[in-house]
Amino acid sequence: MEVKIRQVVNEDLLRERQKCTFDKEELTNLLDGGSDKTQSRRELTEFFISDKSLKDDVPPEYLSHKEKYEEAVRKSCLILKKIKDWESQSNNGGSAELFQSILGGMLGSAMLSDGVPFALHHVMFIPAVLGQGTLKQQAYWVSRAWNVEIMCTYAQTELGHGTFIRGLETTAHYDPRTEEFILHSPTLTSYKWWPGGLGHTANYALVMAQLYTNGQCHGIHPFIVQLRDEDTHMPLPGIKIGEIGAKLGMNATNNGYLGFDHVRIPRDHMLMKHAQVLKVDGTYIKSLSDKLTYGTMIFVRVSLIKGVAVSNLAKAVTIATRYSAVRRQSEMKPGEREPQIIDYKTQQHKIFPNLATAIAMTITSNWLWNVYSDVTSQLEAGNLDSLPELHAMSCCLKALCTFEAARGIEECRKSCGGHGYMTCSKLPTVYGLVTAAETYEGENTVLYLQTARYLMKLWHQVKSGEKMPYTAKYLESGLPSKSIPWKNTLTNLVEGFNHVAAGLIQTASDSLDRLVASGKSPEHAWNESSLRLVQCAEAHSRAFLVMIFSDYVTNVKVSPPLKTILTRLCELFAVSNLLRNLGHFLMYSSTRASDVDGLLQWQESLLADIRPNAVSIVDSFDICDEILDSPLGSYDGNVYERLLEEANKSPLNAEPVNVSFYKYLKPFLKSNM
Ligand SMILES: Cc1cc2nc3c(=O)[nH]c(=O)nc-3n(C[C@H](O)[C@H](O)[C@H](O)COP(=O)(O)OP(=O)(O)OC[C@H]3O[C@@H](n4cnc5c(N)ncnc54)[C@H](O)[C@@H]3O)c2cc1C
Repeated sequence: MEVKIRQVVNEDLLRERQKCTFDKEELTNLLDGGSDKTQSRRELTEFFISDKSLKDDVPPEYLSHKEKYEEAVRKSCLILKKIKDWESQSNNGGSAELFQSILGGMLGSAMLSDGVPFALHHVMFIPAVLGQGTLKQQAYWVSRAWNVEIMCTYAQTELGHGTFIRGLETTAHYDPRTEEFILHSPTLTSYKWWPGGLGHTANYALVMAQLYTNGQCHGIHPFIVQLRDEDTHMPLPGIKIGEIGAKLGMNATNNGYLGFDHVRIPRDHMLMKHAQVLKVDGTYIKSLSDKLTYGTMIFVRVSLIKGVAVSNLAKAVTIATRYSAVRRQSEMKPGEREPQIIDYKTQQHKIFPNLATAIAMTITSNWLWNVYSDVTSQLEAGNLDSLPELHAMSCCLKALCTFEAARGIEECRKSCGGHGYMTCSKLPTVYGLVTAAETYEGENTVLYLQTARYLMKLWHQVKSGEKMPYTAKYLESGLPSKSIPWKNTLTNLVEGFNHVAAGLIQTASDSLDRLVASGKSPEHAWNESSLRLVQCAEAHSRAFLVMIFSDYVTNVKVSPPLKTILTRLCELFAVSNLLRNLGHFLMYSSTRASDVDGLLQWQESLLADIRPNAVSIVDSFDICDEILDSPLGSYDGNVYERLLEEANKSPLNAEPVNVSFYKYLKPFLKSNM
């Protein structure tokens, strides 16, 4: 059946937009960081999405694995070329942020919905060389990479080890006679496994390997290794390379495997900004601090909170909110018109807290980005004081934001009923992109445990009267008194989250002390206490999100209607988080069982407050149809026409009778079994 998409906007969506009480453009500008940023984002988006050659003739889900990759390479080349064109236009300077926003953000995932095979080149390789290479190495490698004369990836994880970096087995032995390193994979488990673009795309890799000089191992160091001939792209001698195969999502990223058979590389291919190997005799000069290499890891975590967690959750919430305004189902009261599903309280509870989370995470990621920039300048000046705090925050916030985004997207998918399960809704693809980030760049549990180690140290310091850093100031106020009555206010919520975090930190610390006192080694006590340690790190990051969001809505200079909306969203974010973690609040904050009904009523009234503006809030995310690319979430709300149009793109619908009928079904049906 042929479908015609109506040019008119769905009546229910129109009515929703008429109810808006605030200036949508004001919220868009605020989320972008200023009207100039909104304008340049829109110009950049238009520049890319208006290009017909970047559109899909056939939806990617109907392509084979090989075709998906080939199409992704075609488009990636076009995109990089267009980025250069954009840079060369007047007033459009080139920057790492530009590549980040296009390749790692919403725009990139609109053009390449199942991952970008070139992403690691810009997102990992260039930052790593800038962070760990000497000036001479930076000048050579970054300029070659920036001009895309070479295509690079970042190869750290191995078949046998991901989290435990010290356990990596690839070796790099220095040979002073030839002034070369010899890269080797001594075991099957030492094969590199996972790096994006490694399979068939990159011709160079930054390889993390155990450095040996004069028979002594000095631990993991970075080496630039050529993998393929620059002209023929054939793997070089001694390089065993391929793709790892199909995955839950991100099937165009060309994740690969790599083994070395005594591959020789020049001495100056080891990045030597921090540690060095001297030419003549292979003397090893240690880095002044191990922490100096943290910069790249932190940069990537900070950028993926915004580029992956926030942007994909915002997409999912936009789809679910618009669809819920258009969709009518069941009867609230017999005989009445079927209501819009957005009027069901349970539906509001599935979607609106995620709407608030998307905004909380945007504000937090902006804060983290600013701190990252400050700390990087301090590092350049040799000051490492703020690094532990930034490292701890980047770990737990990356873990919490990717977790919350994946959980929220799955909730949004379910809120769209059966249609949310359609690939064309884009909710499954968006989920695939985000849940991957729960594992890569530091597996989330492991990251929480890193933050917990920092928190245990702070807990000991605060007990001996030391001042706390900004993100843990709350530890100075101690634990709450249960005799203080709970009040339903934002200030009280912020305090409550701090009390829960402090209580869980204390419980984890007490558990460690108790186990060590009972004769356990500190390491085993750590493992025994690790459920509590993860909980305290998660609570610390949740408390931080609530505090940052609350500070923001208190101080931000916006019109009164927008201020009201932001305040309600902040309250909903905090209250819904509280109710999901109620046990901890009853244990560690001044909340009592008798307060719970009041909290539930507060949540119900916040959902009602947000309801009239829900569609307008997601409109303010300003995600155009081309980027959203979902029949359920389009701006005009013509959901059913678009769904049928998408169904007609299935290759099975290209012919009225499929060949399998003649080959199998007809003989089977006629066989009189
Ligand atoms: C989509 C995707 C893309 C990737 N891209 C790259 C890339 O470009 N380059 C690259 O080098 N790597 C890449 N990786 C690999 C990624 O970095 C690792 O998968 C990740 O670091 C986790 O390591 P692992 O797979 O070895 O898991 P493991 O470390 O084996 O974890 C398995 C389980 O063990 C638990 N665990 C492990 N250690 C501890 C501990 N100390 N305490 C408590 N629990 C523990 C974890 O919590 C987890 O539940 C990618 C992975 C994915 C999924």
